[in-house]
Amino acid sequence: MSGTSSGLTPPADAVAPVRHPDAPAPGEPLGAHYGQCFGCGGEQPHGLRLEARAGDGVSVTAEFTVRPAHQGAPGLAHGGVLATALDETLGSLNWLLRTIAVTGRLETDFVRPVPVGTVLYLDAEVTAVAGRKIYSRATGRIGGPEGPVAVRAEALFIEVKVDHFTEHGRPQEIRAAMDDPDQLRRVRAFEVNP
Ligand SMILES: CCCCCCCCCC(=O)SCCNC(=O)CCNC(=O)[C@H](O)C(C)(C)COP(=O)(O)OP(=O)(O)OC[C@H]1O[C@@H](n2cnc3c(N)ncnc32)[C@H](O)[C@@H]1OP(=O)(O)O
Repeated sequence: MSGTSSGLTPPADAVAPVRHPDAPAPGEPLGAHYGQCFGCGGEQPHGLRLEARAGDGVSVTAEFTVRPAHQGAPGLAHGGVLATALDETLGSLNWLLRTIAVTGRLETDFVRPVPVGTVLYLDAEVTAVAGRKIYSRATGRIGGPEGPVAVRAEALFIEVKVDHFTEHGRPQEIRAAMDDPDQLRRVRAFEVNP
């Protein structure tokens, strides 16, 4: 059983998403937006290290290998970890819009258990945009892009200015990330809406 709450239904004046002309080409890896990110960063020993690639339109694909550190029940992935994988995949869509946005709402269906050792194949797309509100959905499949569906999500991301991170996070790390040549493609997002 699955349903969508009203906060996830685009309003009547919502429009189709527009892929930014400078978005990475389909198939291009997006890389980590921040090395310490629990979802995609390479500097987090127990993080998901999710690897996302640009797709067509405003869509992405991503892969994540479930490791023992990600267990809830013995031998099975924790639901919150799976929600994180969905959230991270959905968050990477914003790079194709060149918009800085954070998750406002994330609604997840857990369809089947995901064993440790599974490679979870995720795909996500933006479905509509209404002002600062970005509507999207994602699916995670077991073992391959055509594998059985394990998780699904719908989300609402809200566009923010870079001040969101400097006011609420650690401004010195934002500045350090912006100076890191390895982060250059990612932090260009901060230039969109300073
Ligand atoms: C470089 C960037 C890196 C991004 C990485 C992504 C990785 C993964 C993504 C994440 O995990 S992000 C971290 C988790 N999310 C957060 O920490 C966000 C915490 N929440 C907030 O900071 C604020 O609530 C938020 C910025 C989302 C909204 O506050 P605002 O004051 O800017 O907006 P406002 O409350 O006025 O809401 C704007 C619109 O969105 C709607 N809205 C906001 N939150 C909502 C919600 N939760 N459900 C439904 N609608 C919501 C709200 O009703 C309103 O609709 P209308 O324009 O039609 O009036």
